[in-house]
Amino acid sequence: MPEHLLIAPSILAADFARLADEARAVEGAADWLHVDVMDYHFVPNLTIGLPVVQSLRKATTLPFDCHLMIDEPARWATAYAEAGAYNVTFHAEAATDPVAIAKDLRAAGSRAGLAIDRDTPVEGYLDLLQHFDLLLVMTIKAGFGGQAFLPELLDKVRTARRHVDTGHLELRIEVDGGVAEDTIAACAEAGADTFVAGTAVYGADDPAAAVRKLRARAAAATR
Ligand SMILES: O=C(CO)[C@H](O)[C@H](O)COP(=O)(O)O
Repeated sequence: MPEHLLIAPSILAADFARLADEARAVEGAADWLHVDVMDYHFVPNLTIGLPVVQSLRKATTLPFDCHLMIDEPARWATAYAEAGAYNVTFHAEAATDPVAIAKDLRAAGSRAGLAIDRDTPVEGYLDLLQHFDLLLVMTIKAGFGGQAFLPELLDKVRTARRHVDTGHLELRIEVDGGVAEDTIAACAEAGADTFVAGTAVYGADDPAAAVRKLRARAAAATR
């Protein structure tokens, strides 16, 4: 288990008219900024794309954790790395050759993440994890923030954690969807070490304080 628990507020829940301010509001408290890119094809929602990521990159010191919920990740993923993303995660369901994309991302200067959506079993991807820096296990159906957390999906986190620890892989396990003060402990106990939270952070009066509370809950659960 990596020593550090990382909290990544999702700007999907932020005020899109004030993205730069919203990003800065969690500087000093959060580890990464989670940036949800949706194309209205892979998921039935449309958010932001490369131009916004390029502009926002200049507005905050937080490392970007770009989550591509898009078709054809092979065509677009490296552009996010070149735009300065620290980590670029794409969906296994949308990729024909995930390992090739991971290699391209690393060559372009970012870390490579593989995401699996609600209905995708993890077992078929365990052997690929050695080529990745992060596995994102969705704890909702990808596409919209504010959904209820699905605790049964933590079985995938447990399976991945066993595989990572047994194989001594250097891989973060991230959860995304419905992560909040009352659900983050279960995620950490299952083996997640990286936590995306949208509503729980940007729906709070003090987003930075909300991040600190989430971190404390996750840390307490892993002691
Ligand atoms: O990937 C996502 C949706 O597909 C979001 O990152 C996720 O939903 C975060 O929002 P919340 O914490 O409100 O559930």
